[in-house]
Amino acid sequence: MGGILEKIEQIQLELSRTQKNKATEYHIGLLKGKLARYRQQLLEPAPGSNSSKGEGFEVAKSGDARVVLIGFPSVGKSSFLSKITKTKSEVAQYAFTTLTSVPGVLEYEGAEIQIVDLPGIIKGASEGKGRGRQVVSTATTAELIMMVLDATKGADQKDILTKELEAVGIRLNKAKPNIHFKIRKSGGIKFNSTVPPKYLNEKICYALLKDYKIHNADILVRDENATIDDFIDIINEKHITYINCIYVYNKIDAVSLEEVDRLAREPDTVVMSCELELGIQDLIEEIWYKLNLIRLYTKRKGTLPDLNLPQVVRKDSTIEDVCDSIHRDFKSQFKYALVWGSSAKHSPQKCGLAHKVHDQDVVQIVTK
Ligand SMILES: Nc1nc2c(ncn2[C@@H]2O[C@H](COP(=O)(O)OP(=O)(O)OP(=O)(O)O)[C@@H](O)[C@H]2O)c(=O)[nH]1
Ligand SMILES: [K+]
Ligand SMILES: [Mg+2]
Repeated sequence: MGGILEKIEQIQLELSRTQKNKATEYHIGLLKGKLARYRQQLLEPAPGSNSSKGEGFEVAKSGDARVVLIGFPSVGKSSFLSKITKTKSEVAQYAFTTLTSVPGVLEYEGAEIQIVDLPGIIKGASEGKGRGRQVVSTATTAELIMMVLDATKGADQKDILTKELEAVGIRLNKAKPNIHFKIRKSGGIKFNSTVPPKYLNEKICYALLKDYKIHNADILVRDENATIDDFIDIINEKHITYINCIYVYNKIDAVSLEEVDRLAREPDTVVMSCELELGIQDLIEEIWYKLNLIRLYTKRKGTLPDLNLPQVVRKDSTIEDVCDSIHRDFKSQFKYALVWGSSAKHSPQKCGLAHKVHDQDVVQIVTK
């Protein structure tokens, strides 16, 4: 492992020394490609060991979605978990109070959201300092990351944590790049684009793929703003996870109002004080919103739906998805669905499997 860490360090040094301009773009792109390849090796379990990612921090997933708390030591992660769930995670003034993952359940209007408190991480965590890498890797299992920041501390916290997450393949608040890429057995590299990309070209893609020992592939760039980094992510697709993130500044009780106002204006950001119980309800609403989930109320013929027991599905789900979430072969018995609510043209509307449901719709599924 030492060898890889050295190589990573060398590349990072070279990257930091190389001025960014049109002339060095190609060279920088290749260095980044190499870096991605080494980092991936670092995350793979050592040969012979049967350890997997995040070992020691695995907790069974439960409920409708998982949110993980990532942050430096003593920013208030455990304070937050203890405040919003019935689980008590130890809170103390000293760093590294929490030494393992602690799951709790947040109930939100009938939905159950698992919140996982984790040990604090520090700069370099992703490169295997202590158990830091395992902690950071645990974040890949989340539907939403809550990055907990300390309002009294410097502006570089967010950047350092983002880099640690990026190093394990996590991309925050970003959609998968719109680049079609398929490895072939023969035919060479075919590079095409719908609109000429501004930051990518045939030459750099060839060179990157050569370094990955890929000689036959189709590339179709569908986004003119796609970058070299985006293309590297697409080559490494299996190791990249796109996850939504909420940035949360805690301890706003300890800074000026002007500062609170400034922090609250940063994108995707919520401010709070666990100590004074400020902003917590807003944050819970934001967590729900960012999870992109909706609640449906299912009912049987002649009965009223149980409004305390919603069925939680992803936004943009169809009746087919709803059937699948009830039972694996439920679809085979499906005749039609009756839907009441904002997705229905009239109440109830008789719908097929392709109908898209909305939040708070009532659904009755009629079987054969
Ligand atoms: N002023 C202030 N202090 C807070 C707030 N929330 C938590 N703290 C204090 O910050 C300290 C650390 O809180 P923890 O909840 O243990 O922090 P943590 O992020 O879980 O820490 P580790 O597990 O060590 O990584 C404790 O002394 C808390 O009382 C807050 O909103 N304002
Ligand atoms: K602490
Ligand atoms: Mg803690």
